[in-house]
Amino acid sequence: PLVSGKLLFERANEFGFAVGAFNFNNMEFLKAILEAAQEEEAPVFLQTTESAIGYAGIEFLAGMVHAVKDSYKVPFALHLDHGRSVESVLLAIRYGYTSVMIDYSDKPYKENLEVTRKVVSLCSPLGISVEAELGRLVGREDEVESVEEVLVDPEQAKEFALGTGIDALAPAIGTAHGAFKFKGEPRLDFERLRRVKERTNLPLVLHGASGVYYEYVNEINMYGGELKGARGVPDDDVRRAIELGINKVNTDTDLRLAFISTLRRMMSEERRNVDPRKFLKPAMEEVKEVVKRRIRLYGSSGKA
Ligand SMILES: O=C(COP(=O)(O)O)NO
Ligand SMILES: [Ca+2]
Ligand code: NA
Ligand SMILES: [Zn+2]
Repeated sequence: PLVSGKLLFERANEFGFAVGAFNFNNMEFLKAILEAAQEEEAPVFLQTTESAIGYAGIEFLAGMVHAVKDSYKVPFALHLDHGRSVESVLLAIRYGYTSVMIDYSDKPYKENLEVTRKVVSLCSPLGISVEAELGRLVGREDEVESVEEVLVDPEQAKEFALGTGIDALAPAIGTAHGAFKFKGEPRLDFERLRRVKERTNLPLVLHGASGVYYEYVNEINMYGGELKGARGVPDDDVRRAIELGINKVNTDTDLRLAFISTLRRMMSEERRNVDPRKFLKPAMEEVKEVVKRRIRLYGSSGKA
């Protein structure tokens, strides 16, 4: 059923596992995520960015989730990923989101603190969880191009948590969104993560965590794509981050790679087919498989 994100954050923090937070912007991805969660008996966050809302319309995205709120036995939250304004959060509240992120991490600290505090005052009385971010991921953050990386300051994180009353914090520890995450070797600042957890004891969120699996990258390149130098976060680093206190892992790129690799292969093999379902069905199946793989990696199988 559809539940508050608070429930998912608190249980994951208590038992030391992470809940998968999977991005969707259409019916195919949404269905694949929910079926994977059901089969793994795992809680999940279903999340949409503002650009997903711009693409499909919030009434479609929220409407689909509310339509199936009692159709799956696993608990799931509907989460606004990278909300950039109070207006965006208010729209999500109006459409029955049960969790929001207010991402003011590109603004001066004081502004981030004040706007986040405001969002908490709007959401907490409604039982809606609030996630905020400290530090900056390098590369694209949904629509925002942030070029210089700023890692989270653990001392500031403690003050920020106390000063805002947030339910969860996304500390920037070296990851980046998309398929090209690291120039050199992948490296997360685990010591910094450990200190943020120690000082806040909050549920923590890992952004830019996709593994960018070689089998999908290779297949995309074989069937007309050009993903040169793509690389993600190794599974062992995700496990280590969860051991150190990550309780929600955002996963968008891995679903896209699974979908697109299957779509490209099907399109080039079935050259007489014009029924989109012949291509979308296997692509959905591949998304479901990668969601199950990530749910198992996060330790959330059987935790519904
Ligand atoms: O952080 C993410 C997704 O990250 P990836 O691109 O690594 O899937 N969404 O908020
Ligand atoms: Ca940010
Ligand atoms: Na988020
Ligand atoms: Zn993110």
